[in-house]
Amino acid sequence: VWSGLIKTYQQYLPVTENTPVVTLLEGNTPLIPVPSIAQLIGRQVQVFAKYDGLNPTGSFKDRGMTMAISKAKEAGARAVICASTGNTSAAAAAYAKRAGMKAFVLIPDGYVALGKLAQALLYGAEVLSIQGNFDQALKIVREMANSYPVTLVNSVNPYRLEGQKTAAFEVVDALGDAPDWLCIPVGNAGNITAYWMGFCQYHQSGKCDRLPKMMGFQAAGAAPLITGQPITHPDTVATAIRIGNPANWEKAIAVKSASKGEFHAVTDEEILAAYRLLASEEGIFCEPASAASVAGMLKVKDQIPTGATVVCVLTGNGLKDPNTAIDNNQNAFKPGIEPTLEAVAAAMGVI
Ligand SMILES: Cc1ncc(COP(=O)(O)O)c(/C=C/C(=O)C(=O)O)c1O
Repeated sequence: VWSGLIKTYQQYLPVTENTPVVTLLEGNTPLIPVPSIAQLIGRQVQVFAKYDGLNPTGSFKDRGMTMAISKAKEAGARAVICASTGNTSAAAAAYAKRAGMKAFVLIPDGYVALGKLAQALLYGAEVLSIQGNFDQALKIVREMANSYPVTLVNSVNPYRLEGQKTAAFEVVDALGDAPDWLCIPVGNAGNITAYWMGFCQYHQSGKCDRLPKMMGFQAAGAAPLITGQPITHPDTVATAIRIGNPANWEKAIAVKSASKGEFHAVTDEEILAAYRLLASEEGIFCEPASAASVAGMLKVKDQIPTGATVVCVLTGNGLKDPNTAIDNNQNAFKPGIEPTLEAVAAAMGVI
């Protein structure tokens, strides 16, 4: 029976028998083969989606929060704080409240997907929406944590990365080795850093023979790792990665060089095309930012070695952002049909 990440991987985590385990049985998410997408590449390339949208609060952030909140509780914290584009705040709120702590979350006015806002509110966080973007919110909460009795749980908190590296363990446990390529969306660059940590630790422990090439993808309107400069006004439909100045910038660069990986930008159109493809061809509904991993893989597909195994990380559940799903896919919707067999049959067209 699955007992959550800390209990499952404790030998690889900075925990002791004195660490209280705050868990929602996160992790153990499916590595789903995506054959229709693999066919777009051909050359016997195998593609799998690591569908982390099936975590308890619907994103990979739960992996980091089970560790960050458990360690905060061990340290006697009474309150946590984070800046968020939405998923961090949802996960921080859920785990903090489960641990009996207060949760303060700072989010950018008007750019947080509906589902994430619903979560933060219902989980009982103090939701503070600022007239600014994620980068400004992160700057404030980092200063706040230095001068107030609140523990910062953004990915500058090392326990977040320790928790998130478990996804790499699960990929190796499922495949029997590391993949040739790991394709991942990049915003604040905590997750790409964490995956690399996990692959390296498993490799050192003899659990895998190879290390993947780490392929990070940013939205073209929010791609500081590609332009080389912070973006003052990042903008993309993928609001989860609408980040202009990643806190883990140096770490991400180190991962790129150590893994002989690459960073590429993908346009909103490419992201939305991959977003639709995953749902309509493979039955996997992820949120827009997550689809950047597939959009990016397809953009550079000619570079994928013949016969390679590729894993694309789908970081969040599509239900998080119903507005984007509906706004961009009206064509499938036939409203106002008369409630008769004939009218419905006519609307169905050719079966
Ligand atoms: C669905 C989804 N996909 C990808 C990312 C990028 O991961 P990082 O590169 O580790 O930042 C995020 C990040 C979200 C936040 O940063 C937040 O919630 O504040 C996300 O929610």
